[in-house]
Amino acid sequence: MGEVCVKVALRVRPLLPNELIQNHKVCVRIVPDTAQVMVGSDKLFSFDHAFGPTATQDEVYNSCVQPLVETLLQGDNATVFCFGQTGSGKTYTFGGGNLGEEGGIIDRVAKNVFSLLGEKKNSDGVETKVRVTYLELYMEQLHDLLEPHNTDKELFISKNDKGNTALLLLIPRWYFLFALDSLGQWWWEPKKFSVTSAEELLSVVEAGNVLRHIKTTGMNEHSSRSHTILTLQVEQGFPNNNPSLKPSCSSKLCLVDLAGSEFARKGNKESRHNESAHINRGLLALGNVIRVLATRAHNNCKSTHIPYRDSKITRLLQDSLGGTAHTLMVACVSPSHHSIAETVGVLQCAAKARHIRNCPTAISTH
Ligand SMILES: Nc1ncnc2c1ncn2[C@@H]1O[C@H](COP(=O)(O)OP(=O)(O)OP(=O)(O)O)[C@@H](O)[C@H]1O
Repeated sequence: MGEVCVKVALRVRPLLPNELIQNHKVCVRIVPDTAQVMVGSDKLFSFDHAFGPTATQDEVYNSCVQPLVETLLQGDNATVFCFGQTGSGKTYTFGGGNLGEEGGIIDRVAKNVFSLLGEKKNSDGVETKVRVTYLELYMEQLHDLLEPHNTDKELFISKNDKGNTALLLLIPRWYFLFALDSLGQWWWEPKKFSVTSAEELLSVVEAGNVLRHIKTTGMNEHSSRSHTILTLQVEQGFPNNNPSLKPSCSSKLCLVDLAGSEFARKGNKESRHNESAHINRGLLALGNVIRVLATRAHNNCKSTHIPYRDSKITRLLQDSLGGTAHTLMVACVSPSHHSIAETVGVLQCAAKARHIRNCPTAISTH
């Protein structure tokens, strides 16, 4: 397959009850029947999809996430990541742990993956295995959300022999300095759970969410103070009565809920300021990577240095931005005029991301 551009969906959340009470004005509007958004009366941004405050979780899922699930089951890697200011609706959009009407992307992916795999098994006899890992990046430290007792372990990021980003877990922490050269066998991968149904997958996610760093800030009562990466690894074994098919393939879907960018606000505790500084630094590095990749695509120049190494989140997203995955960025914004500066920043970054070209290859097929 040739190059594909990163797709960007914009989602504008409704004004929240406290914003209505405080009489916030709406300054972000979707231009009807288009994927364009107006900020104030003079700034216009175009995306692949645009969802206004009345859009349902179903609409968001069906138009832009479901095609990626189909891609995953065809053997390619895919990523969905939510990006935006704190309190803009990223976690609402992602959901996780609720199969009802309000369930978000994670819930719908879980249902969709298992229903499609069930159909493949019934019609073509495909044998499947789904494994899940769930990681958190908090204050530049990676934590395994499925391994509660991992406090003395250090996760670090490296490439595997196929050129993919691999995550390696090292025990104990002090081996870290020596392990790469002399104790290479002393590492473990993040904990992988095998799951056989949507319900089982969602209960693993819920258990991981309990360990996630969520705090109250001036902007959001339940603010995610960390980035999370939920990865579904799907292995498919095809019956050998069709010689045109490879005997097996393995592909992964990464669902990344980024912590929100935030201006320093009065009233936040000092610990919240430290977290914000880390979050903003990572997101700044992400913005830089997006800008450099977009410029590189625009100039058709392959040799530019991409600053992936400036933070862990950009290293984790390396396969998804300028790499080998099919990628969807869901940019979430508030409609309020109080957030206009942050909203314009998010929209500018999201508009640039649409120029990034990835080169999907079914690299993990053996
Ligand atoms: N589309 C929506 N419809 C209704 N309510 C929404 C929508 N999007 C967000 N909300 C509400 O807005 C509030 C903030 O949303 P959410 O926690 O998802 O923001 P966030 O971007 O994840 O913030 P943070 O980065 O601080 O974690 C929540 O109360 C959520 O229920």
